[in-house]
Amino acid sequence: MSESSQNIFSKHCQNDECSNNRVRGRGYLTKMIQQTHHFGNIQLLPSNIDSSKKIMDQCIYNNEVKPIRSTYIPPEPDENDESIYETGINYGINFDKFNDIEVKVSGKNVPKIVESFETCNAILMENIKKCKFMKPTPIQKYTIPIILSGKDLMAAAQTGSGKTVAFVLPILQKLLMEPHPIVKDIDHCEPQVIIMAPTRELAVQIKSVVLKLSRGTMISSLVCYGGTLVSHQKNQILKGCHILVATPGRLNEFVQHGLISFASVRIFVLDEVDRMLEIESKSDVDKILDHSSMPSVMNRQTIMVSATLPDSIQELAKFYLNRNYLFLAVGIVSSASKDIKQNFYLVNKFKKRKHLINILQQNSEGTIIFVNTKWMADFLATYLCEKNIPSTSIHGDRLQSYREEALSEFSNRKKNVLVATTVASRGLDIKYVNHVINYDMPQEIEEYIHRIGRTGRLGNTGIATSFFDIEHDYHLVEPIIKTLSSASQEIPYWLLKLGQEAKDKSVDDDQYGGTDIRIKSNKFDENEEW
Ligand SMILES: Nc1ncnc2c1ncn2[C@@H]1O[C@H](COP(=O)(O)OP(=O)(O)OP(=O)(O)O)[C@@H](O)[C@H]1O
Repeated sequence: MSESSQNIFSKHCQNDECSNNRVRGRGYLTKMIQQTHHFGNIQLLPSNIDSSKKIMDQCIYNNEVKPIRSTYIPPEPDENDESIYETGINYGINFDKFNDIEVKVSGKNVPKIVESFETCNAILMENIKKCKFMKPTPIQKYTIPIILSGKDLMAAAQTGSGKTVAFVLPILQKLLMEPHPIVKDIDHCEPQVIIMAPTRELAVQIKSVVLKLSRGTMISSLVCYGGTLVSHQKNQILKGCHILVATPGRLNEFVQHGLISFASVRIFVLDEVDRMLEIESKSDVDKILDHSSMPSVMNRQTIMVSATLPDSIQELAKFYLNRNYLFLAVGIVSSASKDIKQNFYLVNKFKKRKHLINILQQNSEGTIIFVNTKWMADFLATYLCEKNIPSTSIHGDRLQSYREEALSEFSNRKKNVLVATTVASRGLDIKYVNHVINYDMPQEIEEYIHRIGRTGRLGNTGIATSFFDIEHDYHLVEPIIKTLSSASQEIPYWLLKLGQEAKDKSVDDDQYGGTDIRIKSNKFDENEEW
């Protein structure tokens, strides 16, 4: 018998009588190994069964259990207007306060901002109305003319402030104003716009925004991402498209197989740029931007956006941009929205579960709980189900079909709670997220800002609760205090006290970004206009 871990998982799940039969974890897998005496293609000797957990870790470490090739074919998007336009968040009571946010732009020849969508193409205007967008958010007022002018852009604005529309809308407008026919070839596709996103779910979401806004136009778009049947996506790709939204792994795979050429690329977008340029993913981005078919930086327009832009990332990012790029900062960069009420509790790891149940028993609807391991995501979701709190989980080890199902069950309010790892921290725009709980604090403050930004979006209010374990999270004391004060939040006394202690190890004030690095280091041309 030779089975992959995913198969063992799936088989077990089908027999699972647990109310939450989609939630699987290491505990279940261990049980399964004990029952089948197999793990992957390894037969376990009876004497080994008791130490199956250890063996399982060893197998994963040795990479003996190969992930199975996915056979998942994502469902085609529903073609009727109602379902296409029902996604997206309605703006909340503080939407108009967006206009009070300070905006800084630096660079040469900054185009004049737009105050309305009126300059958009008539079909785009119709789609904007269907989306119920009354006026542009501050970032959109700036990005629409900047992107239309053809300039490269590095932009930062708070979570939930409409960054996706801020780059998608002017890109569509541009493609409609200066149409180029799709290059169709029987063996490869030549997209004109590439939008890269770090996670599969975010790529799918961006594609749905492109679809909403481009409906009725001649612009075609596709999404390609891992965890799905390669041959299915290959067939779609070969039909050709103007806009391709992709995650780095699958895009590189297709490029290596000659299925995608960048020869026709006019615009290249890196969403969540700081995540994309982290050590783990930078080489994937480099492979794409250094590909022989990719037009040079002078011959393409490059756009980068995120809510967080540390200086170190700006330093890296500028090498991918035309040297006269514009830098746009809406509000304090790398800061949390003031619409999120941020609570911190000093909780050690042994008390977290009890504390969590106390909170969820008061109200669990629309709660995302972030944890740091896939195992914990499954474990907590199962545990909460056992406590009659309908929950599901999303993390990188779940089959893509289950990941999408989990997200859909949570968005459709079939499950109150989504327990998630970092795969859900960035970009996801889900209605009715009332509460984000950091059961485990993340390693970095930027990750914290993205996680809590799943609530309190577009002028709506939200709550973020974080369990601070002094043993693991001490390094975050100062950044947390800074984040709380920049969002005008109350700082608990114990945190201030810890902050006092940590002051000696204080870091450079601006490491979280917010200023154009060229200003700090005087790296603009001397004759540059401001
Ligand atoms: N002009 C507008 N008027 C009303 N709603 C808008 C407007 N622009 C965008 N939205 C809505 O705002 C919500 C948040 O947008 P989006 O997901 O692009 O935010 P974001 O800034 O990219 O957030 P994150 O940093 O978390 O990725 C979406 O539901 C989108 O439909």
